[in-house]
Amino acid sequence: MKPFVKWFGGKTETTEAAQGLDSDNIPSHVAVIMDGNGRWAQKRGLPRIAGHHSGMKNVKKITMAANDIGVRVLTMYAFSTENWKRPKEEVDYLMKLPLEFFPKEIEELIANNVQIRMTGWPQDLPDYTLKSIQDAIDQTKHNDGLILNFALNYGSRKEMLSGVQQLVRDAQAGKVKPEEIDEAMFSRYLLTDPLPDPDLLIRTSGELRISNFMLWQLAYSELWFTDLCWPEFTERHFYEAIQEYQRRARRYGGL
Ligand SMILES: Cc1cc(N2CCCCCC2)n2ncc(-c3ccc(F)cc3)c2n1
Repeated sequence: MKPFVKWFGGKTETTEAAQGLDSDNIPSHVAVIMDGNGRWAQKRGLPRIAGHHSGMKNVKKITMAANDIGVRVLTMYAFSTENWKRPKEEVDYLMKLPLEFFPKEIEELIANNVQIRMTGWPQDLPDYTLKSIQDAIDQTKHNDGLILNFALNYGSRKEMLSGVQQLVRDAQAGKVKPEEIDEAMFSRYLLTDPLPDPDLLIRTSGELRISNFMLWQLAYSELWFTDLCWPEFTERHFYEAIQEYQRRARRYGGL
């Protein structure tokens, strides 16, 4: 057990929670289903989009908290393939969030050597959304620190089906023999390639579902749920999830 000694500024709660962590067992890839934004707003008599805006402001905070303890990949589920069914005005608002996020946050992300990545189908996104994201990817592509991976217009079953379709095309073209197909090869046909599978999934707002998110990749991941809505989820809560992950590793580490 190698406790963290780095001082996280004046945030004593955060510092205490981070210092309880074992720096030798930090999850390499943490995935987050950032749920409960609309509910957070409605509980306060605010419009749903106020919850999305508050949720967006929380993304950078948790990214920095993850970066501070050495997480290598942080995947944030921002928009699913099913979210297109939401009211048009809500979808329009959500599609503009990247345009608000980057001007505010890109400087600090670059200063912290963060690399931006997107997992999902870009072709369905509005041009302005895609340009905003592509600009951020281009500006950070030489960074080799934490990978901030936005799952945007992403759905796992669609991802797996499109991987199978490509694999069949490659087999029909003689590029792949059926008997060669194994888990490693199939993983290379998924949108998340070459990222490692998540070690830990965090889901906020009390929902206990996976919701068509990284179904293949989460096969062996620790799942951690909280009733907190995403906008209420702080750095201390993040470190508490990491502490629970480490406690489970210690407990199941033995036979
Ligand atoms: C669609 C959507 C929704 C969105 N929410 C805020 C977070 C809670 C989840 C729902 C709403 N956030 N938050 C950040 C982004 C984003 C996405 C890509 C990118 F490159 C930069 C920022 C975002 N995108």
